[in-house]
Amino acid sequence: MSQHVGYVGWRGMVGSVLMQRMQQEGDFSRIEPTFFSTSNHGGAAPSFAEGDAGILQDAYDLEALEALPIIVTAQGGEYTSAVHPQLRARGWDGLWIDAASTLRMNDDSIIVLDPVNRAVIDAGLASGVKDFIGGNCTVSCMLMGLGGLFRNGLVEWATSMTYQAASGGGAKHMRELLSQFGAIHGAVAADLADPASAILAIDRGVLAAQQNVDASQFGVTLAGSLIPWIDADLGNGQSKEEWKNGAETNKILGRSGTDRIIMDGLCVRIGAMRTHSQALTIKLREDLSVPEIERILDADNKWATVVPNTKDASMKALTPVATSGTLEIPVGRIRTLEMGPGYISAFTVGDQLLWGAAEPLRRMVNIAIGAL
Ligand SMILES: NC(=O)C1=CN([C@@H]2O[C@H](COP(=O)(O)OP(=O)(O)OC[C@H]3O[C@@H](n4cnc5c(N)ncnc54)[C@H](OP(=O)(O)O)[C@@H]3O)[C@@H](O)[C@H]2O)C=CC1
Ligand SMILES: N[C@@H](CC(=O)OP(=O)(O)O)C(=O)O
Repeated sequence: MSQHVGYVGWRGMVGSVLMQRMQQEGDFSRIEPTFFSTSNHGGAAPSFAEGDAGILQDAYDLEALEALPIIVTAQGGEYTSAVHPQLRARGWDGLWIDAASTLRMNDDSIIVLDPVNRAVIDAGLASGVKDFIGGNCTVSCMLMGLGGLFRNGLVEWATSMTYQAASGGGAKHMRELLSQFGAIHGAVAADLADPASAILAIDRGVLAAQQNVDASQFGVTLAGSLIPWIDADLGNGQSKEEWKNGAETNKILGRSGTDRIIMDGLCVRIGAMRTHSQALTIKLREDLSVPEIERILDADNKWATVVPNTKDASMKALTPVATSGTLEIPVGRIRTLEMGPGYISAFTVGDQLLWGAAEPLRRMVNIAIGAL
């Protein structure tokens, strides 16, 4: 018997990746979807599933929404803020599965990342929790890669220095990055094609172009540069993206009070397309050898893969280009640091639209309907 599930935000960037993964995994064989739209209700619904796809429902029609036992949304935080409280106020007690950050830190919600916190999810379902929210992309990718250390209580504290892709800002940001690269290349293409041209003249041309490209999405040029601030300014020197690191990591792991793992770092946007990377400094509670650490990380889940700490392996396997479009979470550059026993480095890479956004939601639906 198939399960009725409503999908809002299915054609956006995260939603499209979700639909792609659902098709790949055959999820539509056990799900009867109702598709909603904020802009085109009455239009034809997409035909991902067998049979008549019907028409798009109005994503603000509370009666249509509350007829469903499960709603999945990747529509964004504004939609969540507008619709979720109204549905709950009307007594709707279905499962709300959401990519947006809006409800993440509520006491009555669970951040879903089942390879890391399946026990928390199962206990939540059993005790009547109704809101299951996808985590921040950087946090989810980090915990997938380094879950072995975090889940076994081996981390005393950690810093995460991130290299985050343009996709974290949305589709328009990805387009802007590519347009910037194109404009910069165009400005110096003739000199570049001439092997006798002076590199410093090309460099001057590049800088002039960088100072003039359209940067209306990011606010400043990203192509050939970087942006050392992501999300809101909390006013205490920390960005909201950096705050999420500690707040969400501990919530996912079910840790609070004196049990919290101290997490902090700096979040930086770079010119990658859809895959986030991060460099970690970790203070372990035990002085483990590198082979022991590698074994613990490799054994934690089937997507975390240890990359040997060699130049060749790191360059081949530990990059956004090697990882984009896959569910693999390579983790490498693991070595003990000069700071002393228990201090290690690690570097991990993960597609932020897969484990960072769509995949935990897809899996949560399957958990809820007993298919995972
Ligand atoms: N971007 C990311 O990396 C991550 C995003 N999230 C969260 O997921 C949510 C959605 O993000 P994201 O997928 O980037 O949002 P998008 O902007 O890609 O999509 C959101 C909605 O915009 C509408 N839309 C308008 N024009 C278009 C168009 N040309 N193509 C597709 N959709 C269009 C669609 O709604 P309609 O069909 O109703 O018109 C769509 O569902 C946000 O809350 C975000 O915080 C979470 C983790 C990572
Ligand atoms: N803030 C992330 C993307 C994102 O949507 O995160 P969150 O779901 O925590 O708002 C980034 O820019 O890379």
